[in-house]
Amino acid sequence: MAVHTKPLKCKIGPSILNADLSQLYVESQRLLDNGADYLHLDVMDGHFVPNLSIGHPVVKCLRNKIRTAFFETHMMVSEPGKWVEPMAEAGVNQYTFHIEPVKDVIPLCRKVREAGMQVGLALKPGTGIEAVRQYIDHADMILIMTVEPGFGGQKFMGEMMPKVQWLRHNYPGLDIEVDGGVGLNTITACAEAGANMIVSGTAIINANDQKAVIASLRETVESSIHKCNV
Ligand SMILES: O=C(CO)[C@H](O)[C@H](O)COP(=O)(O)O
Ligand SMILES: [Fe+2]
Repeated sequence: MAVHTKPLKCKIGPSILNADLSQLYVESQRLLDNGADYLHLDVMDGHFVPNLSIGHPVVKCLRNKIRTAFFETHMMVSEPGKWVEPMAEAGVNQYTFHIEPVKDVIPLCRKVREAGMQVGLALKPGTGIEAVRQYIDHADMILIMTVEPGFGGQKFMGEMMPKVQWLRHNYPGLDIEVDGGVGLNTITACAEAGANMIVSGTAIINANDQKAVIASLRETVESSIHKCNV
């Protein structure tokens, strides 16, 4: 059971999906050097989403080069239960899986914890918040997708913000992540709704000044957290 009572912290986790994956280590280290708090590693199986990306062998190679950074894997796969041990063994810190294809979510949360990883539960845009309510106490973080999962560089869906607002209102200490189309033009909506974990792919990867973009995303989120605390 997770107790969501820690003070809220803003964390920026760039997605490496649209980076030059032939230079995965260099690109990842650059993001960390430019202020990223963690790396958001998108894993796709070509079945749950119509795209393929990386799997645990690649994550393991990256972990061998980057020893200490926090790795989150965003599991866009039809059988998330199948990859818990390989991802734990690869050095993943947080295993975020979609609840849509999973029949028994609570045992899978336990399995992830027992493997030594934190639990993230992800919702596609079409999945209502009521689908996750019963599992929140078993998770460390809820991910509200702000695009249809599968591809980077898509348009942010502002209509997902009521889900974030509902979560923040009912769970003031919960880590809430947004992912998809998040950048300088959309961060205010995310921050005001209550998201504190920010995944941003193309907006950071394509930036001329990654450090400035990461700092600006952080400033917007931290100022919203501060307003809530005063
Ligand atoms: O999960 C994802 C896509 O399914 C990616 O994390 C997301 O799209 C990030 O990229 P961008 O910021 O470019 O949208
Ligand atoms: Fe993602």
